[in-house]
Amino acid sequence: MSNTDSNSPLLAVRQLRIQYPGRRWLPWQAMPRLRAVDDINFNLRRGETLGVVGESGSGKSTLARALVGLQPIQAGSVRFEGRELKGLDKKDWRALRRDVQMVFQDPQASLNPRLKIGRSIGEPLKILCPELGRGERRARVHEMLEQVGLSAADAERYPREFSGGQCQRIAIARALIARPKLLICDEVVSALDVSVQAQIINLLRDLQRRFDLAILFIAHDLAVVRHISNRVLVMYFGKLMEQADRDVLFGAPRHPYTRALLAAMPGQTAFAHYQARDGELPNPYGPPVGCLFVSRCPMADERCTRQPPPYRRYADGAVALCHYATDAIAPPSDIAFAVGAADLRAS
Ligand SMILES: Nc1ncnc2c1ncn2[C@@H]1O[C@H](COP(=O)(O)OP(=O)(O)OP(=O)(O)O)[C@@H](O)[C@H]1O
Repeated sequence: MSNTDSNSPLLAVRQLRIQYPGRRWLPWQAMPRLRAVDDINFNLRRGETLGVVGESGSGKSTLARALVGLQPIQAGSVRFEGRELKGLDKKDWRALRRDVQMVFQDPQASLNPRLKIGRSIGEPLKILCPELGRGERRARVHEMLEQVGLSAADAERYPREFSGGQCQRIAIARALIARPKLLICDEVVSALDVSVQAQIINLLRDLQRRFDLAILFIAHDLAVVRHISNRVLVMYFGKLMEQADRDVLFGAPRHPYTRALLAAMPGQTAFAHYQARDGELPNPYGPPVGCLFVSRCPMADERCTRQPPPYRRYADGAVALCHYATDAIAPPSDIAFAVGAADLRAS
C-alpha cells in the first residue's frame, strides 16, 4: 500500500543491514562477512536534505547503492512512500527509477562520450516517461539544460567540450529529467575545485526548492555537508554513530567520533581537544565486542571494550551510539522505531 500523506517520510530506513561476502582461505572455514551497513535507521522527508558523513570505508556508498537497488539488502526495511523496497525484483526497481535517481562523483564516466549531451539527458525519458512524444522530450531536455545553468544549444555538443563542473550539471540534468522525488548524491562535488563546488551546491539547493526534491547527500567534506544539509547522519564502519539536525550536530555534537571529525576540519578550533587517538582501526570482518570506536576514542574505558553501546535519543531529536551520552530521553530499546514508528504503522 502506498503512503502519500505529506507528513509521512518519503524514505523510512529501519535496522538496515548490508553485507559483503569475504574470501574463505580454507574450505572448512566459516564464510567471513563484512557488515558494510549495520542497523541504520533514519527518515527522509520531501524537500529535505540528509547529509551522510564518515571516513572512507564507513559504508556511505553501500547505503546509497542499496537505496537505488544496486546492492541487495540482507536485513531491515527500506520504505519509499510506504512501499517496501527490500526484495523488489528488477522490473519493480525499473519502475522506481522515475522517483529515485542517483548522481556519482565522476560525471565524465557517467556520460557516453559518443552521444551529444541532449541525447544523454533525454535517454532516461524514453524508458521512464514513455507517454512523452519526441517533441515533448526535446522540449524537456532544453528546459532542463536551462534549469541547470546551460543553454538549449548545448544539447548539440559532446561531453568532451565541457568542464568537470559543467559535466556534473549535465549529470544532474539527466538525473532530474523525469522529475524524481529523491536524489542521491554520492560525493558529487569531491572532484571539483572549491569555487565550482559552491556553484553545484547552490544549483542543487535551487533545484531542490523548485522540484520539492529530497536529497541524500553523501560526502566526506564536512564543510560542504554543513552547507547543504538539514539533518546529518554520521557513520563509522557501517554503524550510525550519531544523527542530528545540522546545527545541533555541528554546534554541540554528542558522539566522540563526531567531535573527532569536527576537530579534524580545517580552521576548526572549538573541538580541537577532541582529536581521535591513533588507535588501530577495527577489523571489518571481526569487529570488536564493544564500541567500534573504542581504539581511537579519547573517552573510552573498560566498559566500552566490553559492552556494545546503546542508541540513545535526545530531546532535540538527535540519536547517538555511545555509553557516555548523558542527557538522553529514551532508553536504548525504543530507538530503532522511535525515529518514525507512526510512519511505519501508517504504511
Ligand atoms: N563490492 C565489495 N565487496 C566487498 N567489500 C566491499 C565492496 N564494496 C565495498 N566494500 C567494503 O565495504 C565497506 C564500506 O565501503 P563503502 O564504499 O560503502 O564505504 P564509503 O564510506 O563509501 O567509502 P568511500 O568514502 O571510500 O567511498 C568497506 O570496508 C569496503 O571495503
